[in-house]
Amino acid sequence: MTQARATSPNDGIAARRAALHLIEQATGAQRLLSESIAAGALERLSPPDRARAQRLATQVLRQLPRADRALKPFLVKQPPLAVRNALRLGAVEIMEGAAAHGVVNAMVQIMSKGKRTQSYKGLVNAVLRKIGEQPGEAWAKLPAPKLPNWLRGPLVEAWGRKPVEAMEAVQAQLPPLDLTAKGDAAALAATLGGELLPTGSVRLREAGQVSALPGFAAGDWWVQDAAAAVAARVLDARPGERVLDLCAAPGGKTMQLAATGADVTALDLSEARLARLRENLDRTGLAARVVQADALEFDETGFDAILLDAPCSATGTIRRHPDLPHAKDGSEFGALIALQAEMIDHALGLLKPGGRLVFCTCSLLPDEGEVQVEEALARHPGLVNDREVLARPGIAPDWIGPEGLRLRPDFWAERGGMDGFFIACLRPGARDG
Ligand SMILES: C[S@@+](CC[C@H](N)C(=O)[O-])C[C@H]1O[C@@H](n2cnc3c(N)ncnc32)[C@H](O)[C@@H]1O
Repeated sequence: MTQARATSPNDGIAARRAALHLIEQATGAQRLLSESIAAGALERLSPPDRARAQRLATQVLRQLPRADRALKPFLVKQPPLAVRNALRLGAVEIMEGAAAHGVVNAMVQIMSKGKRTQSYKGLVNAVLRKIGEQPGEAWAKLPAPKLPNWLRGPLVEAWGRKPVEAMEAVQAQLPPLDLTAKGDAAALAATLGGELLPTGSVRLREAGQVSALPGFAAGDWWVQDAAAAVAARVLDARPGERVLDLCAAPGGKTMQLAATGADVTALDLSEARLARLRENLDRTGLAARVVQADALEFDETGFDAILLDAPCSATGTIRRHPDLPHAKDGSEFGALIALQAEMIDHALGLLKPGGRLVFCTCSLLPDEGEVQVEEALARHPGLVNDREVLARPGIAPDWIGPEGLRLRPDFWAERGGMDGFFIACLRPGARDG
């Protein structure tokens, strides 16, 4: 295999065991990694092991169909899920360059400690050794993992087969790290050796530990996907304007809005997520009024501008959260779509006359983007869909459709892609304002 990294036989047992737990929760109990981690799955690990466990689990879930393809020739019948996941983890590590003997020893040791798995340690040993004998290019030759049918079907219907294949190719890669600068983005790119993207974000291909990067502790920047950063730029808040960030936590967009000098109110339902927003504001030295409330019950009016980054399927973020297609099946999306429409209607009523609402979702499903705008325009006579404000620096004209700005993972593929997002700017007519 390519470039073996040094591992000692007992290296990484705790991290691998925790990674297997996360993978089992996602593939067997339909739990997102974030849910398992919030429930304490990594609590007993050291910080480096925690990071390693999360990285391993994420990479296995990203490459799961590829791992299954690589393993298939060596399995006469499928072993139980816990063993299958151990084989997947071992195969991904080996195929991506870890020293095979270290991985095999670790996985055999883990199998031998479990009642359900100890009788499979011989199988795991034999299969992973065979994986280790594969030529270096075998992994790269396996096709990019396909999205599951429940999601692939609607996406092919919306965007076509070729674009969906292009999205899958981007989703198979490790995503870059995108940063938003509090101040001068070009200077930040120069300091960190990153790429200044045309939309103003800074992209790092290999970042390592985020908190160790220059400027993190000083709050000079925050992590935010390039596509996610576009929505607040479209809102174009001005110093002194009263701006409401209606679904704000953990605060990436709140910080962008606060950095403009606007008078920002950041609202969210989740106290736990607001705690992260407060930490982010503290670190960056930016100011916003923080409100814990249900957006639908918040009745303060007279805002110049509102950003509604509504809760959604998050299907645009799969390259960063590859657990999603394994843990979800689309059954919750109907309720989210209904909530988004209610939130749009409520937000329009909080604007002052002449105000603007930017609605966005990190979804690839038109029902959570284009269709929401179409239906809002039908519900609110006089509502104007302002597409001119979408033509921002770095935005290709053909990304702007009749309903709004559509960003997709396959855009900028040669640069490392971007998250999927939909963004529109709505201006109420006299009856809504
Ligand atoms: C897409 S996330 C927001 C991300 C955030 N704008 C950022 O840039 O960091 C959606 C947020 O909506 C919040 N949320 C869900 N239902 C809500 C409700 N009824 N009222 C207010 N916030 C809600 C969630 O807690 C979550 O933080």
